[in-house]
Amino acid sequence: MRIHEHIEDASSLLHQTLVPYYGPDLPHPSAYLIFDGETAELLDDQIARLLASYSVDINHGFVPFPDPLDQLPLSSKFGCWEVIMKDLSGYLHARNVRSTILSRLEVIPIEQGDLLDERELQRALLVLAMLSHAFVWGEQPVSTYIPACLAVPWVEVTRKACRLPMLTHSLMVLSNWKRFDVNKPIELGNIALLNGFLSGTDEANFYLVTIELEDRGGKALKHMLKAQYFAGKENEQDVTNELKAIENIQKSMLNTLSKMFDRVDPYIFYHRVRHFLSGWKGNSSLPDGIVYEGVSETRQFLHGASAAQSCLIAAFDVFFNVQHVSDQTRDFIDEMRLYMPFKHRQFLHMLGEHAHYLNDFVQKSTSKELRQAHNACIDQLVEFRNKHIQIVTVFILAQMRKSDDETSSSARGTGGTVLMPFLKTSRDETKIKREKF
Ligand code: HEM
Repeated sequence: MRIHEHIEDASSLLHQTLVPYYGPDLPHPSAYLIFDGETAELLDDQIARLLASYSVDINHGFVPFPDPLDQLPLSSKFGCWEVIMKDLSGYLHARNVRSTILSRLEVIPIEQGDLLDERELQRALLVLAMLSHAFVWGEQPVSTYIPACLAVPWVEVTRKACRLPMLTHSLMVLSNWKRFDVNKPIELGNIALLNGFLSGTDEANFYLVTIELEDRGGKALKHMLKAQYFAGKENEQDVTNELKAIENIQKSMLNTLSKMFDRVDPYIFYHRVRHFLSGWKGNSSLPDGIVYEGVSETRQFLHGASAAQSCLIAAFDVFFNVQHVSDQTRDFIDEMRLYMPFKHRQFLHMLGEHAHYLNDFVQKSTSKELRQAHNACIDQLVEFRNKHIQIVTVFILAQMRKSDDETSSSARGTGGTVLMPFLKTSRDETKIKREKF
């Protein structure tokens, strides 16, 4: 086991602080207060550079740009992972995924010079996470351990990337698509899923709808920064215009969210898709957590992949100062930040440090138009959460009832929450941000 000696207990990864660190390569949050916004182009250019330093794209938000890598080189030492990935659905259908992984993979040490390219790093994270989740959930009974051939490189790669050894929203959704035509937008009709578990139309569409939503919503980030900037300058008209732009983007996000109903069959989602996203915290199928073999004998507890880990929706909350402070929401929503890419968490922190510019400005403004524009955005965010509650009702609760599954782990989300009280409280915490006239 010498190869593992230098790997510390994976549980130390669970204690990453929520307070971001502004390293020498990242601008301090005050950076954009000194924007010189004399021309719209100059301001956009400065915002684009600021966002890029947090690995956020001005046109695509948290969706990676350039597009994700579709495969690690087969000739590299990691090619063996990709060979299994290529036929993952087949192994899952044949119920031999575990024996395949155990017989074909060895522990591959990750060296300092490995995976220096960001796209390769993200691809390695996705592949190791998917293979591990396939190993755990792909056969019955579920596995209570992840074998060393996956766990050891997985923990090493996640350390390199400052991430948790878990499948997350940012991996399964944001790093898992390709465009048919790279000159056309990232939207349904021009995107395909790189890898699925059991695969098929409904699984692919569940992720692709979310990618379209993330890409559309990502365009709001620059307007958020501009609104804060203009609020700092007490420029009512420009703040109002930015809020109206944000509202329009929110409408298009809602439009995309509704596509879940047309494009994804709730039965297939419930019975064939969500299972693989589950985690090993608050999950009655794995009450004692999981052992990452070769890393630590201590059982680990981690939440599964959930869009609650979306930095985009978190950014809307942070920007409008929506506080998830109740017992039903606080801990889970705070914890979800740990599952986001590190730089994106730092971005949220930066956005939050400036949230008071907009919110104080709106509160003290006497402009009806400004306050209406602000409330229209809050209404959109509430609508988003209402639509999302409808989705959860159809895709989870109704399926649960039909399957007579009420007492099983399905009463909870893949992230482990008790569903309805959590989602409704989150919606109500948004509603109260409406300004009164
Ligand atoms: C079929 C589609 C979807 C289903 C069944 C679904 C289900 C769930 C569930 C069960 C939760 C509770 C947390 C957990 O335990 O995981 C949740 C939370 C959440 N979901 Fe979804 N979700 C869907 C699509 C989306 C999409 C497309 C987004 C947007 C990117 C999204 C954003 C969120 C957010 C932000 C939360 C945290 C609660 C909140 O902020 O109000 N979900 N979702």
